[in-house]
Amino acid sequence: MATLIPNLNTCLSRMTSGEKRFARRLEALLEDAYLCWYDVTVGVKRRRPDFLILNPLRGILALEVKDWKLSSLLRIDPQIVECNFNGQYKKDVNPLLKARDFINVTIDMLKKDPLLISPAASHYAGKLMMPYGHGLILANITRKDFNDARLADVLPEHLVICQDEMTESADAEAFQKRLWDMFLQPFPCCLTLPQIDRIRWHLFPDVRIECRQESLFDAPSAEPAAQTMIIPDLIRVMDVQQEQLARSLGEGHRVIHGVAGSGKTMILGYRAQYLAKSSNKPVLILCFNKGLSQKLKSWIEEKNLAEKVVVKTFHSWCSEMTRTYLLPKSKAKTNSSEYWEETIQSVINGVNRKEVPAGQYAALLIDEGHDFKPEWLRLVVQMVDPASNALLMLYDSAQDIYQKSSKRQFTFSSVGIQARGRTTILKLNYRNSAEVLGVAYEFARDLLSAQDAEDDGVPLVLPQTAGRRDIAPEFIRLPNFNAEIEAIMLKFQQCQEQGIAWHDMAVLAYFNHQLDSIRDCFKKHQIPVQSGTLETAHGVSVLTLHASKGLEFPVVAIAGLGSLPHQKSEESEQARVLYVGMTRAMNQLYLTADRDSVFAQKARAACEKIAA
Ligand SMILES: Nc1ncnc2c1ncn2[C@@H]1O[C@H](COP(=O)(O)OP(=O)(O)OP(=O)(O)O)[C@@H](O)[C@H]1O
Repeated sequence: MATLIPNLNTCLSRMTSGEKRFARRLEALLEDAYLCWYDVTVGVKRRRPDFLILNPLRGILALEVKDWKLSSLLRIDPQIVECNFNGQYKKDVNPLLKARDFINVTIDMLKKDPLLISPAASHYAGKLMMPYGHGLILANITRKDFNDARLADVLPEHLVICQDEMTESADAEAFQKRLWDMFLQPFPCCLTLPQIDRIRWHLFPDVRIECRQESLFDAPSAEPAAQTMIIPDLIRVMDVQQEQLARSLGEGHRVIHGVAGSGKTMILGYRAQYLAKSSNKPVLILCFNKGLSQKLKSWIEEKNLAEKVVVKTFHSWCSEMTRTYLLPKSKAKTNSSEYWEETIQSVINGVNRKEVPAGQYAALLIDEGHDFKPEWLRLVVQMVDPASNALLMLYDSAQDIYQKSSKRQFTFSSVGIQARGRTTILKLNYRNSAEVLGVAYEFARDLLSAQDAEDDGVPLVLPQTAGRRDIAPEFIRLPNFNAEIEAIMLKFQQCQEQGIAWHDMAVLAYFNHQLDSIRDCFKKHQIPVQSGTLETAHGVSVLTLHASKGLEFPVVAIAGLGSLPHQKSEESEQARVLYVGMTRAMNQLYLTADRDSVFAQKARAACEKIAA
């Protein structure tokens, strides 16, 4: 079955009946290797063909679909069509001409990429690596009527698929042959996956991924000026599953269960951008962690979306609700747990008494949803405008480091999230090198046993590496904590000499007091350190493991493993926190300890196993 992007259910409402029928045939009659896009914007000029079909062994086709009936056609020539459609006179460009123009412009764009041109030694030297073509689907005109009306005089018959050639009982081979006949100059091709990604990178600026978190989700600008941009050798695009998901989010509630580094936040960014353009009311992004909220906020500002998209931590949102709607304030010490419990309860009461209006936001996007208590979710779900009912929840139960016990038996429907049949699982980890992910997984192996769940429940998904290789993480045992910091500084200085910027490095530790020693020591050695949690400045980030959630850095060191696990909280919870910390490292990970604690031993064993 071909992959249709967006998926059929999410685009049915905007399709004509002919497009629906044709899309169903594509899905049913083409094999898995076919990728078929419906009505997506292509290239920097943002054109929108009805369908675009890519097959690694055949090439690329642009198709227009028309629901004309023969009786509605008034005049047609190679340039112009005049018809009566639904009782209205319409004059338009001949759709075949439109499809041809589109494919020519698209092919010119692809040909600018030397990596998509057949090599000099090849029989097809200098040509684009794949054939291309264009065609027209006449969903309501049979081949007989087409011939009788002599439409072939203006619409070459091999470029047209007629109504009776796309019925439910159509023969798959005959249907495919009709498509293949549309290619201008067919020749054998065999596109590799990286080549397909490259083609998608050119076709769809919306699914490009830039490096590092300053530009976290990003499609670079799709302005016409970008036409002159330099084409990089190494490109990054969403994978097909991510792209299909991002384009298919549609209306209603949606849950994405994704392993660490699988692109959940990136998809949230894509979605926020889309919603900001299409909604009148503001869009609300909520998360738990301050660092993540700052990272998302600065990205939203960079994209000039701040007027439409509000980013808050759950707690700061509650504070804002209390202030705005003059709700009773907690008298407990500010920021104490009692203070927050009372503040949150005050907002819940305010909503129940209708002092805080429900449905304030066109859409609600929750990042790291596993950090939310059920009652928080129950509260915020009410803030979505029922007219759009757009809610997106991103979840990874392996990273659930808070309130675990209170969430046993958790189901989404119990908090008002209607996610049945609307959940997706992302298993591929893109952030970490295979070595970093290997160590993180080995370390937390006991906690991470895959668990299925009903559609409405919470599965535990095991991460799979996307395959990028880098140096193996290193475990370093030292006599005391100061020596650990010295060793980390030395590693970081070496990284900096190799060209890695200070702000691409982070030191993480479990306890706040450990951070103070680290900062002091770094400053004493003139290594710049960031004061806040986000890389607005240019120094090394020094963060607690908890605060690192949702962030990422090319180089990460985790200090103080010798003092873990400690007595004050559950060992499994601390192991999860460490798993979260390790999965922040994109390329290099250093783990240090001054004692052979349980975690130090586990970390050493994990590093040795992966290095072997
Ligand atoms: N298809 C892809 N190809 C290359 N890089 C990707 C792809 N998808 C995501 N990434 C990169 O992987 C990294 C992790 O993405 P992101 O932060 O969205 O993951 P996440 O699922 O939110 O992670 P976490 O839950 O651990 O915070 C980012 O640097 C992102 O650019």
